[in-house]
Amino acid sequence: MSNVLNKHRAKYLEGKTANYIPALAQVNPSLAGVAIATIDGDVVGAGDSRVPFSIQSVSKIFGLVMAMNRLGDDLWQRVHMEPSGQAFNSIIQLEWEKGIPRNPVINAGALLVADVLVSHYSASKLAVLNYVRRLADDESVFIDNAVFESELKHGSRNAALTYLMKSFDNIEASVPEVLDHYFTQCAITMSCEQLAKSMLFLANKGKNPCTGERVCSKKDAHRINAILSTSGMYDQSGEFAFSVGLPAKSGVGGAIVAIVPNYGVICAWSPPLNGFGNSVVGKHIIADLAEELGLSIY
Ligand SMILES: NC(=O)CC[C@H](N)C(=O)O
Repeated sequence: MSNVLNKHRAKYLEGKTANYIPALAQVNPSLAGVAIATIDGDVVGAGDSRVPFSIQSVSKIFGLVMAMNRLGDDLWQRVHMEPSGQAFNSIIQLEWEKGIPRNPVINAGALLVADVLVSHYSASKLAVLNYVRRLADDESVFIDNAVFESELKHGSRNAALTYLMKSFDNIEASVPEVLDHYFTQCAITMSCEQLAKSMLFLANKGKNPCTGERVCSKKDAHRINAILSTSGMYDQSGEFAFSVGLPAKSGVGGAIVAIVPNYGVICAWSPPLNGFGNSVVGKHIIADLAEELGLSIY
């Protein structure tokens, strides 16, 4: 794994850290890590695989599982499961489609999911943090308050998306409450090793392989992996399926998590992003590992 990391590490110079969230622009761009967790309990890492970073949109998966478990199939009346063909924070489609987001992993969809959580949990922020800590089996997972504040201050676009959905009666709670939950969830801070481990249930038909606990149904694990395959890398999801062939989710903190069904999870991290908002180095690392190990699901 270190050889793959070292081969691509210098390519961070080709990307740019997410400067629309000022706190993320301050992260050292040359950091890079990778970890693989397998369903039989091994976790191996290379590079900065234990350095915590802001997981950003990777958190949309945790929120989604919680909302699916709470709302069941009714969730899919309020958010769909098609690729958007637009940038992750695009607003243009949302009005044409009457306030129903294309899928739960673009910002509009994740804000809708945040509304479900705010409306169904008395302390939704604490609930999501505890949920992630349990999945990672690690109490050291935390919320980075500086990232939260930074995003709240520069969150006009996410506010606009939420108000637009509210105008179509697709948001139940107050918009500030939804944003507060969403930005908190995005500011969850974890390392590659913790993140890979916490997503193992998706590689194991919905069951946490370390504890045997059922995190979601087998059907819902299938559905989440399907959404990640078609939309998890935003408007680069087609190319990612074409060249890598794994369900995956990226975040603007520079993480990419790829699910390898019945095997494990790969998490790569390097902050500089390409024009789609996906980590440049992370994508190269996952592509090489998937090829070397023959992991494509297609
Ligand atoms: N792709 C991402 O990681 C986006 C999440 C980020 N918090 C935002 O709302 O813009």
